[in-house]
Amino acid sequence: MVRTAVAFSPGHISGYFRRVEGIGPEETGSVGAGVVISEGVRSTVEKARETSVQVVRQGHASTGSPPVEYALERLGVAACVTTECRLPIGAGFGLSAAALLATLTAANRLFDLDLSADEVAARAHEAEVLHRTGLGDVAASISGGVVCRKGAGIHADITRIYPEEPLYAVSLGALPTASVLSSSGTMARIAAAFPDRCPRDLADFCWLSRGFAEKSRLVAPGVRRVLEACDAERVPASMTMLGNGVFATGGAAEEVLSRFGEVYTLHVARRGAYLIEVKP
Ligand SMILES: Nc1ncnc2c1ncn2[C@@H]1O[C@H](COP(=O)(O)OP(=O)(O)OP(=O)(O)O)[C@@H](O)[C@H]1O
Ligand SMILES: CC(C)(CO)[C@@H](O)C(=O)[O-]
Repeated sequence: MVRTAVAFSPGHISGYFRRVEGIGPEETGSVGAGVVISEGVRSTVEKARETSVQVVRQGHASTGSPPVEYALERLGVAACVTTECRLPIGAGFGLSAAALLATLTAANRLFDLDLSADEVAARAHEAEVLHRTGLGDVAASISGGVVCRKGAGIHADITRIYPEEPLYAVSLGALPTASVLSSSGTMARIAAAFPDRCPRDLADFCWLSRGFAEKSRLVAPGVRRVLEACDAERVPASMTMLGNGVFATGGAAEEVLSRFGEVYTLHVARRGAYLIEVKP
């Protein structure tokens, strides 16, 4: 039987952020706040002659993941990787970071690399920043909670709170992260819109995020319609960064979001990426 290692990483919904430009990838990233969510990416890794990545979602598979392939090459290993997720890709659920953390956590054990959890995270963060697929998602997803990142990178000062109530989300489609992160005009508006305070609870997180989404003018017409429906029912809500989607909390949130598509009920994750098993 072929030896495989399986690991999971939670995803992350970013509510507001500001890019921080460092000298190298280690100090580059973002400050801001988000929620590490119970849904994420499960990655199965097997030794191979050449690296290949299969990305499976809802029974459909696609091939290739530039950040994951890059990170494995930097580790000096070749593997056959299968990632599985339930949430849509490119929709602001931090799945590129989750795919990196889950794959590297599994590869670390499979190839007996003896990297610490910090070293695994550092390599995931480097791949994410270099590919412009995210800035603060890896730092968030190394542990759980509603996260407030006060510095860039995985060693930054990060505070976490653990509310019990669920967060609901709906996706209207993808918004490739790199396209937004590469626009200097958008990044300047984002910097000016940044709310300089951490959230107190989930409703406060939605409220701070909404102010940021409006001021940064990132809200697209489809997202605007969902937010207006939430406003009409006094449901705290904002836009998933960076995706064409909305997250919301509170009693009526699930019903309002269900008018616009499949609603994902998400819980605040209690922990970050972890190894599930090594077989045989
Ligand atoms: N589940 C996954 N498995 C493997 N690679 C992934 C996965 N999700 C994303 N990626 C890689 O990251 C690239 C960019 O993803 P992108 O950053 O747009 O998506 P995301 O991380 O799901 O969303 P966001 O960063 O907006 O939250 C994809 O083209 C793919 O190469
Ligand atoms: C840039 C970003 C919004 C993309 O998901 C996220 O990585 C963040 O908050 O830094």
